Amino acid sequence: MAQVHLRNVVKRYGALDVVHSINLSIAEGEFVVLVGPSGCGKSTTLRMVAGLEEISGGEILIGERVVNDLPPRERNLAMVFQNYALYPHMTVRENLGFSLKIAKRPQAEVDAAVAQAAEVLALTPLLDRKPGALSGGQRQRVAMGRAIVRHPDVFLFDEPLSNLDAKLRSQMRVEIKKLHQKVGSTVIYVTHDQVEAMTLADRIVIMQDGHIVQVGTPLEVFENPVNTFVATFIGSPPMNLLSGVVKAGQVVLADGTAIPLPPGLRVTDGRKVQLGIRADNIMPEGHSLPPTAHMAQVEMQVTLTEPLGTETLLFATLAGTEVQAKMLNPRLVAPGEVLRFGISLDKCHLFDAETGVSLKG
Ligand SMILES: Nc1ncnc2c1ncn2[C@@H]1O[C@H](COP(=O)(O)OP(=O)(O)OP(=O)(O)O)[C@@H](O)[C@H]1O
Repeated sequence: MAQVHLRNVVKRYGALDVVHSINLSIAEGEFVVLVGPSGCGKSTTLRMVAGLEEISGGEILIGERVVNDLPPRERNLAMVFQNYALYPHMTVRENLGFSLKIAKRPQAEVDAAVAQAAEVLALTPLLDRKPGALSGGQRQRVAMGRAIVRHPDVFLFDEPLSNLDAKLRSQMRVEIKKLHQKVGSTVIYVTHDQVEAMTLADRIVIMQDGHIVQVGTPLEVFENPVNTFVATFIGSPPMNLLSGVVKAGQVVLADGTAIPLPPGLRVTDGRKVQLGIRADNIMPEGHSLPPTAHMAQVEMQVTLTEPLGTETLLFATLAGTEVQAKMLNPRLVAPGEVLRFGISLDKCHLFDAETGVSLKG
């Protein structure tokens, strides 16, 4: 286990900065997920930690050591990629033990490490099979096993689940979480999938255009997004954003609908804002959670429903903007029906319309 520190780390390709002086400290044993849309620089950041990309500026420390100039094999890391890169002609046992064998470790040590990794990952019955005779999830477990046997200081995962189908992905998420609980290593995990980030991370690092936009626990970034990018990226469905102008303690929308400001916020009249409401906080009256202290009511026409079993997503229109609301006690709602919705103002967010920055401060 080791801490990892990134200090003013820059990556430049020619004149193009793709990672802009980022700073991040990861504690020993922490599971940190780098998440963001395609091209935001998360893989490049991970590859710089791994030593697979040179850094253009700044410092990377693993434990106490500055590793800027160390080759990957001297960093004591293990990396798991989305294409598992198993050796097809070797058995699972040989795949698992390969790196130790190359390092000329005694056979007894290799056998013990392989047996232990196989046990942790439930691979023992498959040790004599070759990768061609394994399912996608089993191959992924072998790839993780290869990383474990080396007892690395830090595990690096680069979108390890993106080749798996949805069901397997959610199973493997649980496996990875259990694995982390068992071995307790420091993990840096890259994904573009916010659900993966939310479910796995001790802390999430949200990246956009080569910058770190927010770092926090899953709940912190969900409950207190610093801007509209994070607000709409984290959480499903994305947070609804309604454009309006502040007037006398209310947000006045394009069609004149006035919704009181979230409690505790003081914003000067005339300021252009976006009111952020998650689907969970705008529900048809009589079909929702008990009301919170500060409620507002709006009427909306439902355009589409999406029944999800225990809840139903309702698509409706408010002041010309599509809004997604939730109904917890499903009943049949016909498209075109006009319903009265309650909004939990305590749970709403407010952002500056131009910068997108949260005004909750
Ligand atoms: N060798 C390269 N030369 C020039 N630009 C590059 C090179 N490698 C990556 N980039 C650019 O750097 C940026 C960051 O790429 P990176 O792969 O880190 O993004 P990412 O967030 O991991 O995206 P994805 O999820 O699509 O892999 C992108 O704009 C990409 O086009």
